Amino acid sequence: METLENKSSKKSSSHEGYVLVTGGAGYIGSHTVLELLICGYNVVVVDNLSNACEESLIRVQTLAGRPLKFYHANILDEQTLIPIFEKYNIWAVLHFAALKAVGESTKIPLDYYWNNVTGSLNLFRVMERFGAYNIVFSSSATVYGQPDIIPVNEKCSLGPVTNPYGKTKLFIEEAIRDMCAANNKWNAILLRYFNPTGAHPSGVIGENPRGIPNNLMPYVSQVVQGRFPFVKIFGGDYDTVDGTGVRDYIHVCDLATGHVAALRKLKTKPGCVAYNLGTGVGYSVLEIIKAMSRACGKEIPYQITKRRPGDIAVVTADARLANAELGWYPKYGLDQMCQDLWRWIDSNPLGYPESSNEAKQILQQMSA
Ligand SMILES: NC(=O)c1ccc[n+]([C@@H]2O[C@H](COP(=O)([O-])OP(=O)(O)OC[C@H]3O[C@@H](n4cnc5c(N)ncnc54)[C@H](O)[C@@H]3O)[C@@H](O)[C@H]2O)c1
Ligand SMILES: O=c1ccn([C@@H]2O[C@H](COP(=O)(O)OP(=O)(O)O[C@H]3O[C@H](CO)[C@@H](O)[C@H](O)[C@H]3O)[C@@H](O)[C@H]2O)c(=O)[nH]1
Repeated sequence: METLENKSSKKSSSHEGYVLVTGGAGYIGSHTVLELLICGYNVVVVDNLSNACEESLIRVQTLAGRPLKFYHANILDEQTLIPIFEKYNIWAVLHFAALKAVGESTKIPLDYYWNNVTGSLNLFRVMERFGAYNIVFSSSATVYGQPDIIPVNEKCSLGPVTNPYGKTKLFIEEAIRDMCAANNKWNAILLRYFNPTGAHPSGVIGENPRGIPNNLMPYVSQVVQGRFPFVKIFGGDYDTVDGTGVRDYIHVCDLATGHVAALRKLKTKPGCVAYNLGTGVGYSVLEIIKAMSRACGKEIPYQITKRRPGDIAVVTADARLANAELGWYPKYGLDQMCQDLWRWIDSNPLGYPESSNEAKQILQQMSA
């Protein structure tokens, strides 16, 4: 089989230096790495594969037709990060690596604080040591807590956040703001994602299912696949279009282009700036179920149950700042999000396969 190293001669980089992507084998990271490769960036991925597998990166390489570098490493381990910074001229870091399950974070908060906060601080210290002062951080709409204004904008007050996962996002944002205030060499873009969904239109990469999903779209997908009998709708008595909760769903490929736009912005040395990445359009749970049903051509059973503690009626983004300052506009609508999600799960019903020996060999070449 032709490896990507062989294919690499066909397309080359148009950018100096490397972008380090932590958590780049994961859902949003892998889509972003693909976009970076397509845009000509040189990419080094660090991922401990705690919630991902190598196969996503192998597929990303194939789709891009360009190689990436991969290190199976933990951001908590300074001694592993240092040689990577020594070897590559890293000018910016896209920092996705984190544990991300809200419910789980309430059960094992220490693991969440350790992995997400300590891991980030460790990474930032290594970045500082090597003069790599540009970072794009994967933040979340969760930092707004219960927003006072909808659609929520970046000037809205932050917190209070009620779960440990969300607090890690807020704490890391605060650490980055303090670092930038203390040293103007630092430039940071905090991207607050709203509700990421969908998959690459090829159906070749997507979100790898693990355990029982907490989030709506992965749960709906598993109902379509017959793993659960029906969708439990958490609350039918909100003050919304049909009584069910409304959120701002955004295609993962639009998030990916948002990161490339953020990298471009970093070149202008903006200091520390936060941007919402959302479409500004909200859809209810029932609208989501109907759209997914249209995409897969199947009825999706549901039952309305009681509200989930901590949920609010409506969360949508005011993303005009990202539109104006990053020149970023999402291009995918709800139907395309559902069609792409369905294409991915229909062609990969069990997610990514276990890595074959051949895949492991390709991976070894990636870190050579
Ligand atoms: N998916 C969402 O709904 C959502 C919403 C808002 C923000 N975010 C944030 O976006 C980022 C990416 O989310 P995702 O959905 O792609 O999650 P994901 O779990 O698919 O990706 C995270 C990746 O980080 C890796 N990782 C975790 N801890 C690590 C460590 N200590 N060292 C190295 N690698 C490590 C995991 O193996 C995984 O590949 C996360 O920071 C998440 O908190 C996600
Ligand atoms: O089985 C389910 C799951 C969800 N919902 C509803 O669907 C909507 C969306 O829920 P979910 O997919 O869990 O997203 P959010 O509650 O908006 O939270 C996600 O999106 C936020 C914004 O990015 C992040 O901060 C959170 O960490 C992440 O879990 C809400 O109205 C839920 O009540 C259901 O009715 N049934």
